[in-house]
Amino acid sequence: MSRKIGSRYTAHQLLGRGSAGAVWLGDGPEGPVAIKLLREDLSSDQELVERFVQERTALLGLDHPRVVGVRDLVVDGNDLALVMDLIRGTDLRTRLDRERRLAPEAAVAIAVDVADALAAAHAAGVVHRDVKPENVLLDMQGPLGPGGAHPALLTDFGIARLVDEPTPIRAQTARDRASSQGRSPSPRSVIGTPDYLAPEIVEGLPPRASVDVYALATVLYEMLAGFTPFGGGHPGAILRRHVTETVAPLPGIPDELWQLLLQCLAKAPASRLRASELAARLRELLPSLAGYPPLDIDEPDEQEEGGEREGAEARTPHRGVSVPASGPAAHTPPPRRRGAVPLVPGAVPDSSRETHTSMRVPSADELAGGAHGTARAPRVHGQRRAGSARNPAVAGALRRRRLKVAAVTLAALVAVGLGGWLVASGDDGGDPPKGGEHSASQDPGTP
Ligand SMILES: Nc1ncnc2c1ncn2[C@@H]1O[C@H](COP(=O)(O)OP(=O)(O)OP(=O)(O)O)[C@@H](O)[C@H]1O
Repeated sequence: MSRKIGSRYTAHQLLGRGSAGAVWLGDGPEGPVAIKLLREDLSSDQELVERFVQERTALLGLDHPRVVGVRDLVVDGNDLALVMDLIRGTDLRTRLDRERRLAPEAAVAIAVDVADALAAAHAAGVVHRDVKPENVLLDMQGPLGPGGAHPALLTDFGIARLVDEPTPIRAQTARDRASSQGRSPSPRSVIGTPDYLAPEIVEGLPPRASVDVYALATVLYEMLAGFTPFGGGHPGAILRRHVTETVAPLPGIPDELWQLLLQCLAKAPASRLRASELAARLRELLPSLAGYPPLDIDEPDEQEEGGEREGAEARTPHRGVSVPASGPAAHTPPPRRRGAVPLVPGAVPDSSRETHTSMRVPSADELAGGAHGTARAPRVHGQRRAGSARNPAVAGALRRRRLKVAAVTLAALVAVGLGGWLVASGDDGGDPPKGGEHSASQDPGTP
């Protein structure tokens, strides 16, 4: 069953869901389109509506082959819909869930496309702020590029805002508010997805174009490695790692590519390349990556929060051991859940991909889990690390040192405004969102 959206568009079939609503295959006067329909229960939220409108506004000046074009914005009764170019294909998250790791040539080809899109957005004064695999669409009808990669397009500028625009209330830091009101810091909200958030955002600085470059470098790392450099565990722990940990090297990665990644994952925004520079440097690298196989590495051990492992040490990837393609050893672990902060204050995300969660103050245990971490040499599968906390002789000393570091780090983080991580709704319990309560029907009659 189809449903009219405004006077010009019709929604036919659900394509996917995000935190703000669902995307539908539809058509309009000029042919097939993708229609992003805001969830009805949220359309009365003034801030969300503004953000939704901003998605289109931010893209008005953006006409680039690597940016998903926004064609129209429909406001009709309770319906608020964004009409976009229809991309026939899939998103990068789905491809990574399926293939886990891409060959360097294909990964870099995708990153070049996204870097081109970002360069265009940044030139137009727009910072995306939510670069992640879910927001990279792969056009399966487009011509195959290097490494057999389909053209990649960047979408979902829903939280983009103009560079140097005054910080909106929801993004104000505790420090901002405290200094303006003479009070001690209180919790603040953050917009974005923890795995891809640049350290300066965690520290409460206004997001500039360099946050997108950091996020894209994180996506490129993930395409190569099969996991993000600082992901895993509680969202608060992920945020802490962005600020305090050094990215662990990827065994077998071509050196020039690694140097580029390192530069774009630099903690200092000014040290990163610009998107246009990154696109050019990656493009230069492409010919040398032809025929290079996907990296043969295993995901680092999941960090045991407050447990026996040291932060980045526990997250150091190691070379995989070859296993037969069948039998129990060939079991592929389920994709790791990635926490995302709902884009909408008070929203109960309905993503069927479980990409949303809430954020709260990192506990002392979480901070003790590696706040001082630095990357260590990669280890061969099964090899025990020198000084590993598995060695009981050093475990006690490590625990004591972690507690001391935790106390110092907690004080430092509070001082820079990381004193509170709450969802915009103010939930501090860290309870998983109850997605079912507001989930949209697959029938476009009630999207
Ligand atoms: N222009 C488009 N053409 C085709 N499919 C699209 C288009 N835009 C989005 N989709 C599909 O709809 C899904 C949901 O998109 P949406 O932007 O709402 O959510 P998300 O990016 O996955 O999550 P969130 O917005 O919460 O960060 C996408 O993953 C993609 O599969």
